[in-house]
Amino acid sequence: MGIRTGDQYIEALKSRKPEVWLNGKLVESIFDEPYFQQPILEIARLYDMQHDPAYQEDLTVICEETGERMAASFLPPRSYEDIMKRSKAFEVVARQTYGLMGRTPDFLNTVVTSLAQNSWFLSKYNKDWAANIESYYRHLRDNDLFLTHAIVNPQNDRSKTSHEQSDKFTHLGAVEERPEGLVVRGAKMLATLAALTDEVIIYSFPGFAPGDERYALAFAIPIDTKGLKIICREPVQDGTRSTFDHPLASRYEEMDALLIFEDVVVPWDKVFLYNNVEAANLLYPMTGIAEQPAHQSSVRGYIKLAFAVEVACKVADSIGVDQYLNVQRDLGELVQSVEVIRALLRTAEREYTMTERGEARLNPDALETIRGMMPEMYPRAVEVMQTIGAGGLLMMPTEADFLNPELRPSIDRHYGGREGVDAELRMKIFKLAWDLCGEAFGMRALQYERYYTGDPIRKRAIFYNKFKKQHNFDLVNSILAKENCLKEPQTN
Ligand SMILES: Cc1cc2nc3c(=O)[nH]c(=O)nc-3n(C[C@H](O)[C@H](O)[C@H](O)COP(=O)(O)OP(=O)(O)OC[C@H]3O[C@@H](n4cnc5c(N)ncnc54)[C@H](O)[C@@H]3O)c2cc1C
Ligand SMILES: Nc1c(O)cccc1C(=O)O
Repeated sequence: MGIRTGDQYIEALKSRKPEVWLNGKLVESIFDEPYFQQPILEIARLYDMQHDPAYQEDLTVICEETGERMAASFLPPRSYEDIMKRSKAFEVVARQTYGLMGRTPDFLNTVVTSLAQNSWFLSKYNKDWAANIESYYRHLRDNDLFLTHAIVNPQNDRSKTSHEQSDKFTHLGAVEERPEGLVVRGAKMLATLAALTDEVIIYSFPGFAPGDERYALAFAIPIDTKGLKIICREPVQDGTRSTFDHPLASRYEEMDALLIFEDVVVPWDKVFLYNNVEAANLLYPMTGIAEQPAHQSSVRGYIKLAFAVEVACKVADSIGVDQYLNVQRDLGELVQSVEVIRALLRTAEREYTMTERGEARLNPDALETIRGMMPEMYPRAVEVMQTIGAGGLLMMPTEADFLNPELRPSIDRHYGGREGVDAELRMKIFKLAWDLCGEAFGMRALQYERYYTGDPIRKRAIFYNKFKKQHNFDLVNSILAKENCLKEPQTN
């Protein structure tokens, strides 16, 4: 099939009935559910853009194997040109959603591409696993499917490993082997956009201990597979909120969910790893699933930060406070944070290396520095927005007030900004800012930057420990090696 259209994506959604729970109710039709409507249309638009002559060259490439167009995120990177082709495609997608949707289809396309490109790793343990991931990659690519993923165990008792939890199947694990497939039971988090996807892939961040064999798993299944329960978090919008009042929350809600597997049968040809703690722990460091998705998330994060910083600047400018030195200092800091991320991104791309097997892999240290800095830089942008907007963020009337002819003259008189900024523009800017820095939508977007890549504290500690192990401290050693003349003690 090659690239899908938005309609084809929606038709596929309509043809399925996954077990999705929202606000205590089983969702009857995903497409007709008001909470999901706008995000579905946003995703559909991304599929349509692949066919739009204005975007097609940026978003797609011709597949060497099939001769058909495919999303550029399926291109296995083998050169700097491939890296930059993918980078451009990630950026075009990110710009459409202002970087606020982190798990657009391109994200998991990169995960499966990197796993398939590095199937040699799986074949060291089991040739079937390698063949399975390769054919899954083709299935995903050729049908242009939309995936979600869940790679973290729920926070039940973090002081214990999976096999030490009080219930053997609190965390997702294998129950039994049957001729038709592997039976799995338990929960996994945090599947963003799960309800709107075609399929789900399961694997894990490293951290398995001996005894965790049944939890050391990787597989994929259609999202409507029998026994898979999807429990959504509380929504941040209800599909009826005005786009004037909530320009972002009304459009870009990425519903997160817990996945509970109740004796789900995974066909053997969709099992990529099983019953092997060593392989599960090495999957992440050995296969490029750290770097390829991080490329997408770095580009997307750069756009999101740049957007938040533009909003903060507009808030300051609209009420004339950016003439003050303290405000200029804070905004200057934010603009510099965008430059830092842009510079790191370009460094990661330019300083790529070729693996022995021909994958062009971005500089992991630059990527990890982006992942380390964003959890500080993005919340800082939100904080600056809160402090510059101050009380004004909390006094904005609603669209209904604005449209009421009786109120309109008062609104026009009292809600305007500096000269040249009328009440409507000022309200629009402040409502944009409030969605980012006050609303539940904005807090979720902030929490995403803090945690989407794992716990930032432990990740930074791992980064330091790797640095210490690999760095030879030439500079310090060279001065330590210099002959130092100790001063003779003074004698009288
Ligand atoms: C909005 C959002 C969307 C997400 N989307 C997805 C998704 O689509 N798919 C997916 O798989 N995941 C997703 N994630 C989940 C993400 O991978 C996890 O949130 C992340 O890995 C952090 O794990 P945790 O939330 O379980 O926190 P925890 O690991 O439980 O950490 C909680 C706190 O305890 C501390 N802590 C816990 N364990 C230790 C320890 N051993 N040593 C020291 N300190 C410790 C941490 O420092 C932290 O402060 C998403 C997360 C968010 C916030
Ligand atoms: N956060 C990630 C994810 O959810 C899947 C794959 C990779 C990552 C990552 O940040 O490395």
